[in-house]
Amino acid sequence: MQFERTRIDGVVLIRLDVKKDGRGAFARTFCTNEMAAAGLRFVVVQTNISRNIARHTLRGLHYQRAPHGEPKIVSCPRGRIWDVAVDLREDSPTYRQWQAFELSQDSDSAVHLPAGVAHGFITLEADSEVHYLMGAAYVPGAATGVRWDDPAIGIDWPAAPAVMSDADQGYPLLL
Ligand SMILES: Cc1cn([C@H]2C[C@H](O)[C@@H](COP(=O)(O)OP(=O)(O)O[C@H]3O[C@H](C)C(=O)[C@H](O)[C@H]3O)O2)c(=O)[nH]c1=O
Repeated sequence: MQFERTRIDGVVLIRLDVKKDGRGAFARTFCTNEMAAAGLRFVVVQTNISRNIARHTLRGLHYQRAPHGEPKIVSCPRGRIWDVAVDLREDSPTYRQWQAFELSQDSDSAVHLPAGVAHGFITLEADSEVHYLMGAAYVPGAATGVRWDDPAIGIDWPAAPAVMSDADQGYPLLL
């Protein structure tokens, strides 16, 4: 696995080492030791799957309030998504900055997001699935979010959302 750091501390693109042969391919998708060697201590607490029927389904931007911040590793085993991380750590030099990655069944990659970074995505194909390794437990009372179209963040989405939850459309704007 290769770990590519980005301009947002803790947001790391993970590239898989894919072993191909006549049968197809094999890749290690998570390794505690390789993560630790890259300075990323990650303990898988929960894993989630998100199935999205329509193209241009937008989910997010979500995070859990401290002390329930949730590191996560996101991948797209089916279809294709435009995946976004937004730094909401007020003491971070990249506070309110965003970074996006195209993840797909063919990208052989995943994205690590640390606690304090909000996450969202828009699907670029129908029937796209998103897989999560979660470094903290889901705490419904701590789950919250920021608006996908908040001008204070200014995400340059590749498409307008066709499908969103009412909750995602109702988050308050950052002051
Ligand atoms: C996150 C979560 C949700 N749920 C229940 C709550 C609802 O009854 C249902 C759907 O939840 P929600 O609408 O929050 O699902 P998403 O909009 O896909 O939320 C996720 O999508 C964004 C992009 C993320 O990064 C988070 O992982 C997560 O917030 O699953 C659970 O039971 N456990 C969980 O860990």
